[in-house]
Amino acid sequence: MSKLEAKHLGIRFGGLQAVKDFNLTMESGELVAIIGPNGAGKTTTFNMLTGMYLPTEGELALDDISMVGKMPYEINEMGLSRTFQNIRLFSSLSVMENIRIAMKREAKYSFFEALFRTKKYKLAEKQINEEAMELLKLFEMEDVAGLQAKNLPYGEQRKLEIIRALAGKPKILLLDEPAAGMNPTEIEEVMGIIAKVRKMYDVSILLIEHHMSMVMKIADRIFVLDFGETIAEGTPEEIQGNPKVIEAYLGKGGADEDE
Ligand SMILES: Nc1ncnc2c1ncn2[C@@H]1O[C@H](COP(=O)(O)OP(=O)(O)OP(=O)(O)O)[C@@H](O)[C@H]1O
Repeated sequence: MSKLEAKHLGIRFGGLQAVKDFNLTMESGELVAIIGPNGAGKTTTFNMLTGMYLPTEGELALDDISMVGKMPYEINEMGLSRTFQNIRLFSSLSVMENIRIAMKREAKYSFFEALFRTKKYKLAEKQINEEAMELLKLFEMEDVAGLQAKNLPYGEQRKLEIIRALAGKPKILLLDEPAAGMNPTEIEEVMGIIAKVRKMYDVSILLIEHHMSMVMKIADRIFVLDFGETIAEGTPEEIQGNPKVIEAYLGKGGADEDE
């Protein structure tokens, strides 16, 4: 069981209040989506949650331990992993190596054990390989394990990003537009994978996504940001009919038409 909590979280860049009074409590196994028009503050919120930006207001805690002021690697060690809007793989390394690097943190052997290739080292390495392969199978990518990441089709690179974030066994997985630039078939596939990941691993997922059909199908709860403010929060059904949300997306006319 893990709990991510943001209370009155906010950040100001000079005169711009990019995120204001963001409040979230996420319990184990939940899938929560953050949506909103361009520039609404979604990625900035992710950046605060992962220690890339220092909030100027509010509190942030994982399992009641404050995350404010911690470095991104410390927050990662606490159990938060993320993917990025723009793919950030080690492009010249193989698919397998990309996953293994993310798993190394978990490796249970010392430098000297690795140097002398002890039995313990070999066993740990075998386990890492098996776990990496298991993840690749889940994503139906076992056939491309040896390919350089840069030679993967775009959709598979996005999938590899998710595998890499999962490889560190996070408590909370943050996905920043996992379906960006994908075709409808790939979007369906990623949706299925996210649902599977959630079932198979004890992980809560926080998702930024522009594809409404996907968000509406898989999210338990949705937060809608507009100009840094949370203008709505609720189940997909509640959000779909919310006039404020329709207005944020379509302008005042759109909201009126639907009222
Ligand atoms: N480092 C920064 N310095 C100054 N302003 C920033 C910085 N990072 C983000 N912003 C501003 O904060 C606001 C929110 O940006 P953010 O990228 O979080 O939006 P978003 O909702 O993720 O948008 P998109 O859907 O286009 O990715 C924008 O006005 C952006 O220009």
